[in-house]
Amino acid sequence: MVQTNLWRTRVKVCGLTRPQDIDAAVRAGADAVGFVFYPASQRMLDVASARTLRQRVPAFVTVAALFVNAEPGDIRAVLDQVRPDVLQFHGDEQPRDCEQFDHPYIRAFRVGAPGMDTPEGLLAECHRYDLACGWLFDSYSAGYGGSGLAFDVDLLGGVQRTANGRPIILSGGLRPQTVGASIRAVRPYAVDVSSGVEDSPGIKSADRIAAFLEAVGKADEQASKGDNNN
Ligand SMILES: O=C(O)c1ccccc1N[C@@H]1O[C@H](COP(=O)(O)O)[C@@H](O)[C@H]1O
Repeated sequence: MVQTNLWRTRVKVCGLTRPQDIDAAVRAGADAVGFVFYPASQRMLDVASARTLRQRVPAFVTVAALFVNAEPGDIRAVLDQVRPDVLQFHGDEQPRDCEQFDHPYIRAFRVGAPGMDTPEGLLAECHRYDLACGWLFDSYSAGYGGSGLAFDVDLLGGVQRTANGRPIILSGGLRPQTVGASIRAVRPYAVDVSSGVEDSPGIKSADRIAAFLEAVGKADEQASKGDNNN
């Protein structure tokens, strides 16, 4: 019997601020879109704008709301008014901070930060968030993310071996030209991109988004061929 591996890497496009960028992401085939609620970010949305943008997102496309050390009341306001499918935490939130909303959440890890600069340290930190519905790996940079910087994926070795089916989301400086190699190296559940598909912070490029999705599709096709030849 011929066995065919038809694995498809999911794609999230984050930091959307304009209706036309949502349309471009959906048209290109994105599985998820992200709204940033971090005041220091150039992609920051207020609740009213996010609520309007959310109405543009069609069924079966997931909406993520991204926070960095936000007040619980502010997160509740977003949950009530924007109705994101999933929360995404990029700050110093502890497990109880992420779990208090009883809502699915993704935990972001800043690979290379003190304590997360070895495979063992990173792995220990990840398993503190065993209730997360996804572990996202971003680079350690001066801010809390969205820097456009990549990290050394070799640090993910232990995580891949013990994730036990938990979705691994690769992020940090991905772009259309590099995402294929990153997928081949890590074989993640999903990739998350922001800077790599922008003309300037918060202003997405429809062409770059389409090129990114195309590159992901090609990488999946190549990976399937490799798997089916083994
Ligand atoms: O997008 C932001 O401004 C942002 C701010 C604070 C934390 C995370 C942020 N974005 C997320 O960072 C990663 C990597 O983004 P990039 O592709 O390197 O720009 C991604 O998950 C964004 O959603």
